[in-house]
Amino acid sequence: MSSPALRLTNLHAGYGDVRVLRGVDLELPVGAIVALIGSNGAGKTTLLRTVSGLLRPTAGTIELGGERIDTLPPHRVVEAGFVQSPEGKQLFTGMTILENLIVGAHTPRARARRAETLEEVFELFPILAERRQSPASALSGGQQQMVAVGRALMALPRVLALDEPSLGLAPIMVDRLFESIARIRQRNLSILIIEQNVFQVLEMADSAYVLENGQISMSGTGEALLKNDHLRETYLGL
Ligand SMILES: Nc1ncnc2c1ncn2[C@@H]1O[C@H](COP(=O)(O)OP(=O)(O)OP(=O)(O)O)[C@@H](O)[C@H]1O
Repeated sequence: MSSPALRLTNLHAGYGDVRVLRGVDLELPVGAIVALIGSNGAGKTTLLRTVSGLLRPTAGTIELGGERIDTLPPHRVVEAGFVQSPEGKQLFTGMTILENLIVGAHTPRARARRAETLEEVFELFPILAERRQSPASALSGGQQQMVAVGRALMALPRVLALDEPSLGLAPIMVDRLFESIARIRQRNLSILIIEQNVFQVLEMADSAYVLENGQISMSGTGEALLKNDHLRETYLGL
């Protein structure tokens, strides 16, 4: 059987004496969308920082396509194919859309395919092609989020990680963004998505994990989790 796109096994990480992740197991199959949900402070961003190589695990392993990446520095993790679109977008607002996208293609592998990938990003988000020479600061929040996702795609991810992409967006933009994410998936990428928009993300994702106090408390298909009483009460207020 082929290896999953991403596998975390008994992952522990934290900040100094503060233990945040305490034995996380998670599997992202190739071509799947997996959601990670959990309340503020549960450790979701810490998990992404650890996989990205910004934070060293204190125990456990991280495998990307079957290869260990848990000792690699951040730029090597990107080269290996784990690329994150960070929470809050973090665009260069004084630069144009085109310049922001090009920043994403910084590894040798991505640079070599830059023109083709740019066309693919423009196909996915036509508004970005139209406005390629506009400064990123002139865009709406939803369009800026498209630039952030596009920039991550420019790095040619095997696993694309999205940290709260719908944060601060109007509901109509959230719908459009989720449609785009579903389309990205058709390109055979694997996607790990952190979301506060629990209902919508569970409808889109193939499966989901719930992180509570640094541990996975539940996992399953979106459909199964949507029927779970604890999840409905805690995260959907039902
Ligand atoms: N640099 C840091 N130093 C010390 N503690 C930190 C640091 N960053 C985060 N923490 C702590 O780690 C815990 C998990 O934070 P994390 O940001 O991973 O949670 P989260 O689930 O992503 O929450 P949110 O939805 O608010 O982003 C919190 O208790 C937080 O206070």
